[in-house]
Amino acid sequence: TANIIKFGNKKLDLCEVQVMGILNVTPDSFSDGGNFNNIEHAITQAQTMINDGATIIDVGGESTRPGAADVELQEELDRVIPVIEAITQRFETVVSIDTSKAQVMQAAIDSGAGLINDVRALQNEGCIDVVASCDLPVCLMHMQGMPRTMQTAPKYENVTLDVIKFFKQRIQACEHAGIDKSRIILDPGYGFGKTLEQNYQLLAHQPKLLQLGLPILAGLSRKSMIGNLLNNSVDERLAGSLSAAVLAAQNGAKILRVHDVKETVDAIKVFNAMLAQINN
Ligand SMILES: Nc1nc2[nH]c(S[C@@H](C(=O)O)c3ccccc3)nc2c(=O)[nH]1
Repeated sequence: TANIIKFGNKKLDLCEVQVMGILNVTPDSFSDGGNFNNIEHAITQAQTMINDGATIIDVGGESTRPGAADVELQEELDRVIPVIEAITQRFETVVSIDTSKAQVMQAAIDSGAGLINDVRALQNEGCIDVVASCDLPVCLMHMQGMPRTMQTAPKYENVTLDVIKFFKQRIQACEHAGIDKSRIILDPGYGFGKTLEQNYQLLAHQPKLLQLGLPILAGLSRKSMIGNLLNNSVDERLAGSLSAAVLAAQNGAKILRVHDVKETVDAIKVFNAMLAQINN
């Protein structure tokens, strides 16, 4: 059955697994956001991922420099906004903004973004208001602690139940702010404050999240939960990432956030062929 979600002026049917391509505009991949060849590079990457079957492009400029917020904020804006504008002007695809800053969310919305993707689940100052004042869908991701400290000693009663409890709190906060539940997508946040075992517990029990009645987005691509098993580097994790993508789809994920779009689209086609026969 169809499950059509509006992403701004575009629609996607979440009864089919959608592949979200990762477009990194961080300093290591670009010298700085604004200048010409970075935009061209980003457009070329986006074009390739769209040709390969991505229906969402996730633009993230997470700041790598700890330090004064205004430097971080302006730096993030300078990196992501020109890229979002360039992509929304050229392509029909949904563009999501991967940020935890309210001002970056607002600027991205004004530049045509169709999805807000917040690894901090709208907990930062002003974020819930920005999302409440637009009609876009929002992905709420679970993270324990802060990126700099989250892997020190992750602690859970039961990671899956704790993540569900977190989602219930965030959904309630969103509804109180006037964000309708139908706009919310949930993401367990693989690798964000979880040990290797806790990541695989979460993947194994991911179907339990479905009891919340909302679509699941999963980001496992090239993460250390794969690398630590295979003891290999980021550019050798394709097979592990494809296995993880299919498992996440099997366990209920409807959006997969990946680096390797073409390969993941093919792997999901095999998954969909099996799924099509589940009742025969
Ligand atoms: N919704 C959603 N958004 C996300 N943004 C990211 S950034 C992460 C990465 O490995 O890509 C990362 C972490 C640390 C440094 C670089 C990149 N991961 C997710 C995810 O799992 N879900």
